[in-house]
Amino acid sequence: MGAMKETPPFFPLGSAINDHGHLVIGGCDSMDLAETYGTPLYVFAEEDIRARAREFKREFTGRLSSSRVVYAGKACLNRAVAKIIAEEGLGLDVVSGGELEIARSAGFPMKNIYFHGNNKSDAELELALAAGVGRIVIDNAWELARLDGIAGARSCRADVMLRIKPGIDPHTHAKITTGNIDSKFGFGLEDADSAVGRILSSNSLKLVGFHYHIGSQIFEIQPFLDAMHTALGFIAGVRGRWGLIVDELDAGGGFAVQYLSGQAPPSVGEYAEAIVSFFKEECRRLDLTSLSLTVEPGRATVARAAVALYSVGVIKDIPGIRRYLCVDGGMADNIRPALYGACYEPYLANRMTERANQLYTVAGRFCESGDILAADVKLPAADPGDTLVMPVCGAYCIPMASNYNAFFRPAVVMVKEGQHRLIRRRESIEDLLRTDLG
Ligand SMILES: Cc1ncc(COP(=O)(O)O)c(C=O)c1O
Ligand SMILES: N[C@@H](CCCC[NH3+])C(=O)O
Repeated sequence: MGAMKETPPFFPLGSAINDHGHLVIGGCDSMDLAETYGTPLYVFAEEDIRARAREFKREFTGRLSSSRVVYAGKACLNRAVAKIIAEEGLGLDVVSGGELEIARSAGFPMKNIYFHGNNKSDAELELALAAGVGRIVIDNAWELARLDGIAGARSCRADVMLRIKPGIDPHTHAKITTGNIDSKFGFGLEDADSAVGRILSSNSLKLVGFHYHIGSQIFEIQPFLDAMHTALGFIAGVRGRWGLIVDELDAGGGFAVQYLSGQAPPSVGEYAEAIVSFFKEECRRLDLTSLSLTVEPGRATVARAAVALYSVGVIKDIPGIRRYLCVDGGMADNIRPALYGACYEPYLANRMTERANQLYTVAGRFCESGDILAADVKLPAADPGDTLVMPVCGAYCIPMASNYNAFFRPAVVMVKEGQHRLIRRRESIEDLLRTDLG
């Protein structure tokens, strides 16, 4: 076999193009994977997840040894991913009892779990306490009162953090902005201050820190610093008002990734350099030098690690207006274009070296006009039976997937060094009928 050609940088690490013009991921020919497992198929490269996890750890702990990297599992959580994250020594942010149980069944150390959520049920709070999660991140006063009661009844003492709203606009999509004052997530600063008093009077809760998360896919560094400035000022205020010095600031996630040619988000190292230097400087200024820093990258840990493979079916030309290329997946496995107007750059996985000179709108097979995966994109002249590949599909695709129109959620495989294994089987009609009681 001749030398492999390179793929664009937003394909999983180690991807290449072989002599047949096929995309190769983790040493596996994507055409063989599509044939073996069928399409739609999500293909994760283990090497990429590990490399990103290590990069985050190196860039943050290398600059501040007490910092922690906690992977936000909402981006993509299954037992295979949870095991990799545990092996790489990252913590895990879970947002439901379901995510907690997936992590637990993968043997994830419970003490490294941060339990988030803006409307946790009593059962979830019970579960978090019983499982012994490391941190419960309290979102609101009602939850605080309930957790206090539940922990009191169990005679345990839980390490908790309070989620605050720094009131910062991170200049990202409105639907993924979370630190603004009218966000449903977290306490306003005044309410957070009252909550501190409430926790200090509790025998069942120990306040170990504060948390904020300002949004996702944030290209600018300044909003991260502005939020940190507000949060550290608040933490210094808490020390003044309550005499309490907390251990930890959890600054959330939100680091942007490259989805398209021409996009250039900061590297993990650039984010880390700016954030850690600012953190150290501010902690010195405010005399908070014992404070540790936590970050919670979700998307940036796994987005690049996976591609979605689809089979091309109908190609529908509306002369002079639009040519649809319809694939066998769509909004039910990737809601992001429909929900956020997210843009992707598809390729033909079986014809990676051919010139992309034809304009298409890639449509899914779901019964919605808005089921468009990518509008007005260039591909080689395509035929039914070709395989379309969407890069950067490792985050917020499979976890947000549905059974709309009673289609089956796709299969997911993990590839590594020429080996492949199914980590989630394709659903079947039995799966759909199992919960339908007639
Ligand atoms: C509390 C919290 N932490 C971390 C994340 C991860 O965000 P991202 O995937 O943008 O890194 C989220 C999701 O937006 C979140 O809500
Ligand atoms: N689901 C969003 C990210 C938001 C994460 C949760 N707060 C996306 O796909 O961009």
